[in-house]
Amino acid sequence: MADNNRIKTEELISEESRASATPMMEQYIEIKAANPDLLLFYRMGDFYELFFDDAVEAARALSITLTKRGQHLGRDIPMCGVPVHAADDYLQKLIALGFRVAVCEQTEDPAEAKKRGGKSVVRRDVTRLVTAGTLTEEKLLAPGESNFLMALSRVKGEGETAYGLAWIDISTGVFRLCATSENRLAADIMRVEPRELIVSDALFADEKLRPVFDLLGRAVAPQPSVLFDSATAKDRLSRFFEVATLDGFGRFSRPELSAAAAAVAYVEKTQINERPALGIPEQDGGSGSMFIDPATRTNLELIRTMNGGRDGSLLKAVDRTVTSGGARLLCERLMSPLTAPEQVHRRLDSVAFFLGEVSLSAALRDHLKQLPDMPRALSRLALDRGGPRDLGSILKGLEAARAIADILKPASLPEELAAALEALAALPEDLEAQLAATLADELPLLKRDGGFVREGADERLDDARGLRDTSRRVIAGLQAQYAEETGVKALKIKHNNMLGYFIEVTSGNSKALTEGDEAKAKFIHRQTMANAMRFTTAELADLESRIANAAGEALTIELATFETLRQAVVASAEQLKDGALALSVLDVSAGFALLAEAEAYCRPAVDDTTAFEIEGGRHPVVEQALARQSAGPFVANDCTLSPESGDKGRLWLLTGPNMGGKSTFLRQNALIAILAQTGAYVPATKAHIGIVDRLFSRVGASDDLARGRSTFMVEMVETAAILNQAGPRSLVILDEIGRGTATFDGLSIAWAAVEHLHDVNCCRGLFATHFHELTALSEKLPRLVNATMRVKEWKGEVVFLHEVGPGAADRSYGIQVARLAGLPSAVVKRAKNVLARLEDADRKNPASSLIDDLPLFQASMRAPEPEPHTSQVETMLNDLKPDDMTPREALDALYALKRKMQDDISIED
Ligand SMILES: Nc1ncnc2c1ncn2[C@@H]1O[C@H](COP(=O)(O)OP(=O)(O)OP(=O)(O)O)[C@@H](O)[C@H]1O
Repeated sequence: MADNNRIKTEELISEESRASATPMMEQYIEIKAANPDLLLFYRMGDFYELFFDDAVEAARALSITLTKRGQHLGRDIPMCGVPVHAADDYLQKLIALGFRVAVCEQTEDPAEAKKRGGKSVVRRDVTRLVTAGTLTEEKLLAPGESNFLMALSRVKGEGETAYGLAWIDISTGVFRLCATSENRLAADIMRVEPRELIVSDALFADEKLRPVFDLLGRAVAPQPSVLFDSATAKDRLSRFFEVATLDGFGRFSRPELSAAAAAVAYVEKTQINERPALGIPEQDGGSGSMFIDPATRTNLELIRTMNGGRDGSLLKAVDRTVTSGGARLLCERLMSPLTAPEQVHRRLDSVAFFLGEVSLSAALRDHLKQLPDMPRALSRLALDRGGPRDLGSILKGLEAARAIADILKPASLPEELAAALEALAALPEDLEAQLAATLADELPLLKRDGGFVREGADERLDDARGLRDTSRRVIAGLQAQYAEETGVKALKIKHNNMLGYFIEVTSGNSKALTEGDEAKAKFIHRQTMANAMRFTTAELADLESRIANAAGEALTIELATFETLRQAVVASAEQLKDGALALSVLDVSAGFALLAEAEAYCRPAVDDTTAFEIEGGRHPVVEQALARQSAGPFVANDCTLSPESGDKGRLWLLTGPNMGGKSTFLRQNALIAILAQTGAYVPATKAHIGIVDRLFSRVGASDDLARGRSTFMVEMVETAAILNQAGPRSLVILDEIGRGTATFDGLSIAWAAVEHLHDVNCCRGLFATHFHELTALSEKLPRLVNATMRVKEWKGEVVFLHEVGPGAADRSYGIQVARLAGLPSAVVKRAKNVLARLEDADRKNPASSLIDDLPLFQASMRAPEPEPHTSQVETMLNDLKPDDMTPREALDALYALKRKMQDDISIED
């Protein structure tokens, strides 16, 4: 179908299009007009069908066949469809690709529609919107990952413009908000990693914020500005939480309220009539967590590597949790390390407790392993999307929680764990008893067919089931009886959905049932098949209706029981959520203890100073990778950036060969700071860390061609952000600044950056470089310390020791590394030759001599003074002796001078 001839959504929903639509098309257009930006899954029998542009886009995205179905406005209607039973898989794919889907169901029985007249269309309505940030289905969610919908709002006051963020995970009920500023915006958003970010249309159009939105790509969903109206925000929230005032929740700023109300409005919009069990909004002090800008987060591979996978990330290396809730909490904590020492201590005390209680910890983890994902089950139940297994999950969770509380009760617990125990003790015992008494041992996924209420739980249900089962047994008996009576041994009683129960005999045997008065009176013919005939009897029909009635009654009772249990669970939502969070806290703390024990981590001393003292530090990811590959031990290294006096920390200038371990060392110190402030033990023998309020890193090279930035440009943008923002409490990690450009340009930039970090930012920092000339700076900058990765040369081979020591490297061993990497030997040989010549030339005319003296280096940056210069015209003029010339000679000389002038001008041009 030609693209330009297709009916686009705007045309489809126009007046003209509606006027010429068939009744069904009219219904479709109306629903599409209400959801123009979403793909419309339009239910038709056992399929969700997509039409027009939706069909074209979905067919391409899902690699399914695009067909046509009739015409509209004289043009073909493109169509594709997915079967209802497999819809989740397709939805998953579409959501992952950034689509949003409106699911439109038939809301009445087709028979009802028929009653209204031959041409009546079955009523349909959108029952939910499926968007990346509002998922609840187990299949569509990753178990150990949160699934946040975030709203961003901006309120322009008289003075400064203020921003607010609110984020909700409807699959767990978590609801948080924080105030933020333009500078922190990207960092605060990426700390949460929302799956979907909603912003007002106006904000979305603001070019200043474009780079922030670009970070999230298709996850940004612009919404009508009314959703963000701060004047009605309080009312909307009060209505949602059914409270008269929000005062009990805390004090929120206007932008926070506006974002929170928008998030709630969007949730209501996507869930249509169902109200999710959201927790009350909690302030999440953005300013109370370490500021880590998005580039640093990516560079340090905190929760995923540059390739997007979990393997190789910090999270993967330190995750010893055994529950989905624990994994989510760990991820959240790593993304937002704390900046208040007392809060860090609280968490560290929990880890210390489990380290000292090995058998208690093992018993706890055994119980935790059995724990289902309670918050997600709860959320599905609250949205009336849950099944019997979700009720079962709540029951199992309650049982595990009680067993865990019993283990913890006798112990003398630190503050955080004592609070967790309190939350477990507050879990509703009566709900547990009610669920245990009612639910069967084996539970079906869907409530639809019943079979989930245990025997003995409800007398009426047992009676109905008894009747149903007895009737089934009677039918089995009837088969034998009829076979006997008719003498047809092969007579069978079967069941199908069309006929219900029926008697079947082969055509050859049919006479026994059709001939003779008695037989004729008893066996009523129903159907003739190719090789068989089917009959029924009054007795069979009666039994069948008794079975149907009993089964119907049993199902009604079961569904009512389900609803009662569901209501009971939802009524206890708050306690259940608190209990689930408490279990996650236990899981994370016990996991950290296990990690510390297994990997020999130590408890860091964290305080309000600007100290940074690591003894025997290791890189958590590289260390485990080396161990897995049995590739020798990781070499531990110290790092001291503590100030000698005052607040200004030290800067290390790290030189060393390629492959020497510079990047590893830089990153490991940043990761140790993050782990410490997350409240975990750290891979070191000793660590003292004064709170790092902002962490910046510029490591590794990557380009961002999508945004039109070269590798060097990205490097400079990131460096600029660091030099503009780092303060005395910051930790800065810079790896090979300036390597992406010409040597002198790069060296100059690196030089100036070190000076700026030292004099202006005054932060603690590590600066790795191959510009060995920079080491001269330590003589001028008192807080700059030279350090180097040590290597040994042995029989012309370079041996990397991976040890950091004081001093400066004399060379980079780049050619040796290139040879190890398998560069052709001819190239290596030639490179050695070239290097020798370059070094020789440098000795004779050393570029570094410019740098030996700092003021000289600066002078070298100035343009050279112009040489005194005498032009040829001037020389000619000087040579002229007018007194000795005839008038003719004077005139010739004048012409000659003019000519010379002309020549000089054209040469200079
Ligand atoms: N402390 C260490 N102990 C053992 N092995 C290490 C250590 N540090 C680094 N390595 C190993 O050396 C490899 C190279 O380290 P790294 O990338 O940090 O070097 P580099 O000096 O930054 O190199 P380049 O200058 O080429 O970027 C790592 O992949 C790791 O396997």
